[in-house]
Amino acid sequence: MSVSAASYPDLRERGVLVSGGGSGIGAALVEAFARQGARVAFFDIAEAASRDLARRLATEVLHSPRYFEVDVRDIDAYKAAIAEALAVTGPVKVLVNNAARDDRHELAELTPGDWDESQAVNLRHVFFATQAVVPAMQAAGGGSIINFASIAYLLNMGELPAYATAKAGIVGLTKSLAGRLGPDNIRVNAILPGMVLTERQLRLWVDEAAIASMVKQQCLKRSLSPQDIVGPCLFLASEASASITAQSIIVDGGVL
Ligand SMILES: NC(=O)c1ccc[n+]([C@@H]2O[C@H](COP(=O)([O-])OP(=O)(O)OC[C@H]3O[C@@H](n4cnc5c(N)ncnc54)[C@H](O)[C@@H]3O)[C@@H](O)[C@H]2O)c1
Repeated sequence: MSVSAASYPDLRERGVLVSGGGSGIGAALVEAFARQGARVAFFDIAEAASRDLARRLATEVLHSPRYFEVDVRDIDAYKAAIAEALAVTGPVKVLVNNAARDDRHELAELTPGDWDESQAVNLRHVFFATQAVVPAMQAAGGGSIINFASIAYLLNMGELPAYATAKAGIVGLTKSLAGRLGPDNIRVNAILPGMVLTERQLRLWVDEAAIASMVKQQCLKRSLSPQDIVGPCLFLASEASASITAQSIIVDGGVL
């Protein structure tokens, strides 16, 4: 099933930053914002996929998305890349904190190093990217920050203790930042996707039986694709949601 995304004229020419924009949901977001006429910069370690995406879109959109190769676990490097991106996109009013890695861990085998690594790839960068972007949003008169959490932390998924903790943390962080940044007209919301069939999910974790089991739990009897996340994210980025902040929006086809 194809999912159409609404058109938001206020996103045209808007500076938009997306972490993890090289593949999966992030790539769908980069493309969708670019097709709205936004000036998009995205950050990823997946160089080949990211360069392919930027190249493919270059001839099709008003402003070619700009790719910055950076590991979001390296906060200094990430902040430097954000500063560079701000210089090329102009005033930034949208930040999408999407990069993550949903590694599985056995309870008995998870080390302190694994734990810290999971928080670094799934949670820590969300705060520091926000810290780096807020002055630009203040100067621009406001903005919208969209943090990617997950329904995983609400589902008793025993194989994901570190990832689930990070994703629960994103919901708390979203509330805290929304309170702190509301007076600056900066909105902060979270999206909690359900099972979305990205290339990585299909390659590593999800088979026909898992898809059937999830669809059975959903109200909507079809699986979700990255396109299902695009509409809610564009809505939260645009002024159409001008009074919505501090919220966590579940996009899971009706599991929870
Ligand atoms: N797909 C799902 O079913 C699902 C479900 C719930 C939540 N989510 C969340 O949605 C978001 C997008 O998920 P997805 O399924 O598209 O993931 P994905 O793995 O398909 O894509 C994630 C992107 O982030 C990049 N990335 C990973 N580590 C990085 C790092 N250290 N530095 C820079 N970039 C890095 C990857 O290269 C990749 O391009 C994530 O926050 C994820 O936790 C996804």
